[in-house]
Amino acid sequence: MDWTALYLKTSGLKVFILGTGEVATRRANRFLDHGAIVRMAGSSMDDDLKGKGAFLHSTDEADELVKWADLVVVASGDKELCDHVSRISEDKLVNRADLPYDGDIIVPTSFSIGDVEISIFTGGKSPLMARQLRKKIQAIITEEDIAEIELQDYSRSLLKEKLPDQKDRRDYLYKIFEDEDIKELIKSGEIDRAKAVIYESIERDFDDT
Ligand SMILES: C[C@@]1(CC(=O)O)c2cc3[nH]c(cc4nc(cc5[nH]c(cc(n2)[C@H]1CCC(=O)O)[C@@](C)(CC(=O)O)[C@@H]5CCC(=O)O)C(CC(=O)O)=C4CCC(=O)O)c(CCC(=O)O)c3CC(=O)O
Ligand SMILES: NC(=O)C1=CN([C@@H]2O[C@H](COP(=O)(O)OP(=O)(O)OC[C@H]3O[C@@H](n4cnc5c(N)ncnc54)[C@H](O)[C@@H]3O)[C@@H](O)[C@H]2O)C=CC1
Repeated sequence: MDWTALYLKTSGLKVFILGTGEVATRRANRFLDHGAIVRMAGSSMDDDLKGKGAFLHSTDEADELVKWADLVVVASGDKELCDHVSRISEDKLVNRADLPYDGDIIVPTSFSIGDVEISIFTGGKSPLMARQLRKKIQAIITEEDIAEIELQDYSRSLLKEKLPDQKDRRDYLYKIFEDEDIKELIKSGEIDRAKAVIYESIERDFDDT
C-alpha cells in the first residue's frame, strides 16, 4: 500500500470544505470536533455545524478559500468544480472524496475508547466494510482495557522519576500488567485501590533514601 497512517494536528488547522452534502458534513463535524477552523462552500449548512462555529460561503468564493486553507476537502457532487478546486490546491493538503487517490489525505473511520484511538483503512477497497470492522472492534474493547491504560499512565509517570533506565521501566510496567492482584482490582472497578497498590510497590522497590 502506498499510504501510511499518521496523525495530523488539527487544532487551529484551516480547513476548506467544498460541498455541503453528506460527506462534506461528515468531514466538517470531524474536523470541528478536533479543533480545526472550518469554512464550507455550498448551498446550505446544518444548524449543528453553525453551532460548532463552521462558516458557510458561496462556491464563487472557492478560489479565495483555497488560498486561505491549510487543508482542502473536495466533497461536492459538481465534478467540474471539484476538478477546478483540486487543480488550484496543488500546494495544499487535499482530501478528495470523489477521487481519493488524486488527493494526499485519506480520512479513515476512527473511534476512541478512553485515550485510545483506533483507525481502519481498507485501502479504498470497501468503506462499507471499514465501517463494519469499526463496529466489531468497538465491541471487543472493554472497560478493563481502558482502566489498564489509566494504570499504565499512572505507573509510567511514577517510574520515570524512580528508574533512569528505560529497559528497567519497561520490565516493571510488564510486571504491573501481569500482576494478578492488580488484575482483580481492575475487574472489580477499584482503580484508586490499584493505584495505591502500585504506588506502595514502587515506593518499596525503589526507596531512594
Ligand atoms: C477512500 C475514501 C477516501 C476518503 O474519503 O478519504 C473513501 C472513498 C469513497 N467512499 C465511497 C462510498 C462510501 N463511503 C462510506 C462510508 C465511509 N467512507 C469512509 C472513508 C473513505 N471513503 C476513504 C477510504 C476508507 C477505506 O478504504 O477504508 C469512512 C470509512 C470514513 C468517513 O468518511 O468518515 C466512512 C465510514 C464511517 C463509519 O461509519 O465508520 C459508505 C458506507 C455508508 O455510506 O454507509 C459508502 C457506500 C458504500 C461503499 O461504496 O462501500 C465512495 C463512493 C463510491 C461510489 O461512487 O460508488 C468513495 C469514492 C471512491 O471510492 O471512489
Ligand atoms: N469519501 C466518502 O466517504 C464518500 C465519497 N462519496 C463521493 O463524494 C461526493 C459527494 O458525495 P455526498 O456528500 O454523498 O453527496 P451529496 O449528494 O450528499 O452532496 C453533494 C453536494 O454537492 C452539491 N452539488 C453542487 N453541484 C452539484 C452537481 N452539479 N451535481 C451534484 N451535486 C452538486 C450538492 O448541493 C450537495 O451539497 C460524490 O462525488 C461521491 O462519489 C460518496 C460517498 C462517500
